Amino acid sequence: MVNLRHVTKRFRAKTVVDDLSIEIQRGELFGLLGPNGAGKTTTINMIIGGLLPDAGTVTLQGSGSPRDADIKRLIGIVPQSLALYENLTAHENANFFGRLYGLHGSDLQHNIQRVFELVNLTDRTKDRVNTYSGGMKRRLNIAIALLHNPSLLILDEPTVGVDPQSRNAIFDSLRKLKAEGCTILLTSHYLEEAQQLCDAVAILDEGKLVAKGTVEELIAQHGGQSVLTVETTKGRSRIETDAPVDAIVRIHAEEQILSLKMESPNLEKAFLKITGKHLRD
Ligand SMILES: Nc1ncnc2c1ncn2[C@@H]1O[C@H](COP(=O)(O)OP(=O)(O)OP(=O)(O)O)[C@@H](O)[C@H]1O
Repeated sequence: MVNLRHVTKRFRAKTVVDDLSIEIQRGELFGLLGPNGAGKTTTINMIIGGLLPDAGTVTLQGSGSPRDADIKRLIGIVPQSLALYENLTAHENANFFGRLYGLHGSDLQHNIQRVFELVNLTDRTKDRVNTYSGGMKRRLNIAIALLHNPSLLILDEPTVGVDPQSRNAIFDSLRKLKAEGCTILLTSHYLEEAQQLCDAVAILDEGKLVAKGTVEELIAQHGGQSVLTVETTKGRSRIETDAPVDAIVRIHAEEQILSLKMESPNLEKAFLKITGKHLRD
């Protein structure tokens, strides 16, 4: 669905995206991960045709260019900054933006109803946006990006500044969309979220691709071992193992377990192993 081959972008002397090659399959939920300044937004801007690469190619739907009108119509974009009219109701916003997409009449009203249901805002459509929480505004922004029924949805840091309830609602919406066959690309610097949500990820650091693959592959290859912290009548111990259940059974046979904590291999650990630093560094 999306193909980047050896893409490089420079701003003056600074290389912000450096020889990046990634492929996003149709129907996949793909995470572009990395710390602030890694080049995620710049990459997205090249995928949607807002910026041209200095080198390399970006193609969508086979050989389509992001600058083609037919290709643009396939994409829904949820930018980091919210684009909403605060003094209008959610429904009025959807009407306005829907018309910008060329939708009218019953088609528009049908789509508005569908997207509000998808983001779980149906009961608040008559309220002005300035009465919404940050998380609800983000959900409304997602709804608006979906009005024209895009087959590729791109979201830039969709859960930044969002309350846990809206965050879960956003996750549910994205999972529903994926089940309907929509391809989804999101950027994030929350590895735990990406692990829960994404099929595959690419990790960028200072413009360079440092890892890519399915979440399972990256965790299996780089996520380390499970860490058990066990307290028994004989004392406390920390065990690193690939077979935590076997270890627990063994200890249980010999000693009385008073408390047990298990940390499984995860994307956070994989990132640390690959880059040598925590994501927020
Ligand atoms: N128009 C521009 N002109 C000059 N430098 C820019 C421009 N846009 C981005 N940059 C720089 O490019 C680098 C990558 O920025 P980008 O926004 O792509 O990163 P990011 O991974 O999306 O980070 P964030 O999560 O903070 O948005 C940063 O150092 C940024 O300052």
